[in-house]
Amino acid sequence: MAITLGAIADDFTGATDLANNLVRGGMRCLQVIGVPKEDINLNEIDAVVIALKTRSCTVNEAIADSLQAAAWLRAQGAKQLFFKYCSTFDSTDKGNIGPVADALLDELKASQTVMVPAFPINGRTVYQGHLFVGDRLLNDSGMQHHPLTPMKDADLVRVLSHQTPHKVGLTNHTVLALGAEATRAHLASLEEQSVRHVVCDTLDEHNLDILAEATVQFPLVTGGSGLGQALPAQYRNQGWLDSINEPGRLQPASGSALILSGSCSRATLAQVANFLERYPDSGFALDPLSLAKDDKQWKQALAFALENVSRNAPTLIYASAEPANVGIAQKILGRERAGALVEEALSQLAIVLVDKGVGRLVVAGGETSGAVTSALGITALHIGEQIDPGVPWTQTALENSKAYLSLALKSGNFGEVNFFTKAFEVLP
Ligand SMILES: Nc1ncnc2c1ncn2[C@@H]1O[C@H](COP(=O)(O)OP(=O)(O)OP(=O)(O)O)[C@@H](O)[C@H]1O
Ligand SMILES: O=C(O)[C@@H](O)C(=O)CO
Repeated sequence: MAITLGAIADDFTGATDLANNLVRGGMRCLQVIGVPKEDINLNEIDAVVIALKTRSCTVNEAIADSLQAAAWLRAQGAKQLFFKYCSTFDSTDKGNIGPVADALLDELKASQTVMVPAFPINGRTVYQGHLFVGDRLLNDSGMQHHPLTPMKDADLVRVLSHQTPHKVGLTNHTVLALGAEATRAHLASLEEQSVRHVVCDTLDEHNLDILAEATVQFPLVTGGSGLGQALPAQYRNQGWLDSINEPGRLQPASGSALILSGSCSRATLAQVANFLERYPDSGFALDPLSLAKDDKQWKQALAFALENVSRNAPTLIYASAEPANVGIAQKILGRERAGALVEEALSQLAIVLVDKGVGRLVVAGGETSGAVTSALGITALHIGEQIDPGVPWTQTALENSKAYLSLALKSGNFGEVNFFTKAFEVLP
């Protein structure tokens, strides 16, 4: 059976975020990790989200992986493609948002797409093309210190203009206030002026509904998961979906609980602090400088985690650190090596600990989640209970065993301050 929506997400937490909102919009959604190599059963599936790790890789790799994903999704009959990136527009002057959007437009022989990163329920809004996180401009929100994609400019038209040779325009809130028809007409007039990428203001969820209605016929839309929650109703209006589906039930969770955090975002730092305040003896800090020396610290972390989980105690292994400390590690090791050391250490811990019976795993950070999920060889995730907006529990069948792994992939800046304890409370 043909799917309605095919989505390409540039990181793994972003993929679960979008899949979660599509499910909440009433679609039956499967998340797959990378482009499937074998046939998968898409019976009773309306949307597939392919999770890639293309946010921080080279532009050429990001384009190649995204085009491969697009080809697969189109072969499954997807009526619309959705390029999902971060609600904080995480990217650099080189890309990868602009170049990937351009490549997808070329592939689809389409001349325009919209850029809708907003996710109002999580405080991401766009006003006059400027991205806000809560009441702060993006460049003053903590994102200016991001270890891999520091965001130092909130003006998305300007940011994107550095990433594409094509014209970038704006559809602002005054146009949206006139409704979907006027918005569609405005987009069409920009298209006549060869504006290929249109950054869209979004003040609230009503604006997302207008944008979804105005763009439902676009071959490609791009943005955050907010637009994903608004689109399913439009697919139903088009007759592409005939029912509203309830989120599916996951198998009961089992096995011990573990949190791995490689996110240095503000929200994660507060969540780590909150967890450690509650369970002062249950956290182990990794430091990239020690990891670079030898495997002593990694072995200590493993021993700590094994001992803790065997007592069923809550366990957090984290490299999350304040910007100043991240800066020191990056200065000495280089940004990429520091990140890779942490990702490798957490991934190797996940492999051993899942093998030893961890069945409920929270991973914080998009890159970190990508590394851990890939290392565990996970290929598909079913979406379950939402912990906080943008972060659901997911579940996968473990290979070579009858057990299921419950997995929550938390975007760096998502989740309430008590997320690491709340996560296990909402898990059935
Ligand atoms: N102490 C540290 N020093 C240097 N780099 C670190 C440190 N701790 C983590 N990192 C690296 O920082 C990067 C954090 O990116 P990641 O995407 O995992 O988190 P995030 O940006 O907060 O999440 P998201 O992308 O979901 O917003 C990872 O590559 C991680 O390995
Ligand atoms: O859109 C977001 O903010 C998240 O889904 C994400 O992509 C963070 O990595």
